[in-house]
Parts: sequence; C-alpha cells; structure tokens
Amino acid sequence: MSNSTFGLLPAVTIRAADGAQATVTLYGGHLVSWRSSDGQERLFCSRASSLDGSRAIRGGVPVIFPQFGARGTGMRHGFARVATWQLESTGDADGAAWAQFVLTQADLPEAIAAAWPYAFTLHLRVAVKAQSLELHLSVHNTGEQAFPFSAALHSYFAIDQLSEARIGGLQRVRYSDETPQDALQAEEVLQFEDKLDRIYYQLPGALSLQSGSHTLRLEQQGFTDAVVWNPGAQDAAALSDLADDEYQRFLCIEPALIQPDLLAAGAEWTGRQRLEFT
Ligand SMILES: O=P(O)(O)OC[C@H]1O[C@H](O)[C@H](O)[C@@H](O)[C@@H]1O
Repeated sequence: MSNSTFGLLPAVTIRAADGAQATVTLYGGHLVSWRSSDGQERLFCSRASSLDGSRAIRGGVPVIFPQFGARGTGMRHGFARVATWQLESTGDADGAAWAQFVLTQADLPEAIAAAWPYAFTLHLRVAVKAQSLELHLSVHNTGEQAFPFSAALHSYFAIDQLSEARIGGLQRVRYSDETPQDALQAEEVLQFEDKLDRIYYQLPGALSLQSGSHTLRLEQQGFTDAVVWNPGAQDAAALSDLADDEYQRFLCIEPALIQPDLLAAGAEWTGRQRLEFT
C-alpha cells in the first residue's frame, strides 16, 4: 500500500504481487484506477473531471448511497460519492491486495448529516489480483431507527468504441427507461451507439462486456439490479465535466439496489461485485 494523490485528492494505491493495482481517493471512497496485472487501465476517468473535491469525480467507480439518481428527496445519487472516507485497513490474501475504507455519519458535513439523520457505517473493500477486481460494499445501521436506502457502484469501464461494445446477459430481463412502460429485452446482445439509460431489474445471472479483444465478466450479489448508461453525444456535450468526444470511450454498467431497502436497527446489508477479464 502506498499513499498517493489523484489530481489534488489524497489517495491510496494497492498493488498485488502479480502487478495488478488499484487507486482509491478518500474523497468519495472512489476507485479511480484499476490496472490488471498486464498493466492495462480498465476504468475510464474524464480528462474534464474535477479532481479537487468540489464535485463528484466523473469516472472510476462512484459509490451511490443512500439514494439513486433523483429517486428521493436527498442529494442526487446520495452523499457517499462526495463525502471524505477513511482508510481502515489494507492487506494481502491469496495473492490479492486489498484495502478497506469506511464512512460513518460522523464523517459527514453537518448539513448533510442533518438532512439524512441516521446512524450508519459504510464499508468499501477493494481487492485486486491478476485480471480480477472484487468490490464489497456494506451498509450497517448503527442507530436505533430503521432507514431506507438504495446503493450502487456506478462503474465507468474504459472501452475502445461505444458502437462496438457488446453487453451480454440481459436477454428477457425487464428494464425501465424514459418511456412510460417497462419492457423485456429481446436481443441477446445489447449494442448501441448513442444515449442509453436503462435500469434492468432482478438480474438472473452474470453479465459480460465485450470491447475489442477483451471480455469482462461481471458477477454481482446483494445488488439485485443493474443500470446501463451512456449519455450519448447530446447529453455529453451538456456535461461540463465530460469532454464532448469522451462518451465514445466508456460504458457504465452499475450493480445497483434501486428499490429502497428498509434496513432495521442493527442490521447489515452487503453488495458484492466480481469483475474478471478473460
Ligand atoms: O451526472 P451524474 O449525477 O453522475 O449521473 C450520471 C448518470 O447516472 C446514472 O447512470 C443514471 O441512470 C443516469 O440517468 C445519470 O445521468
């Protein structure tokens, strides 16, 4: 483990013995870089992103908690991605390097804590080895009152070209988008070249993302749903923290728990994702 910086943000870099590495900024508990053991950067981060703690990082893996998007009365996508986490522990296990980060109610600025007055502890564990990455997010209700929450890992994967990327594992899965009716995906492979913003519910199994000669397998547990998002040309142009052409270079595939779950006092929820390139 070494301390580093990413832009102006303090960060922690972990390295496995085989060369796989990951960098997480304390701001957001945000995984900003994942290099598999072949040295390839697997995550996208916008060259126009703020990297000074003034707003969420555009890229990497933002942690979404306690609300997804505008589905609630709180901050868009919640406060976890703009709060400052702490490094709790690091280590090695079976050739993997890991680091665990923690965020509690006490770490929140007063106004945010007042607007969401529940006692909680979030843990994010990041582990890398060879061609794989494991992310564990847990939510612990440390208070005496139940609270509802949604959560997601808003991963931005680096791809060669949007129009050529292929997502598998979504056939016959129900999704919602901006149209009024939910639909079932007919195609075996999802391929698109401009804006797409869908929530797929109750995934039956693993997903795959093929880009160039690489195939990424995505497995998730605890997170029941997955969001697939790319802003496309027009929305990308309207995002000040994304360069106009950059939408072609990433795809967000986000393990998510969209319908708020009610977490009882003392209870804990864990969502896991395992990513592996083949
Ligand atoms: O711009 P942000 O707040 O980071 O949100 C970026 C995107 O996140 C999710 O993927 C949503 O489904 C999109 O509707 C949203 O545009």
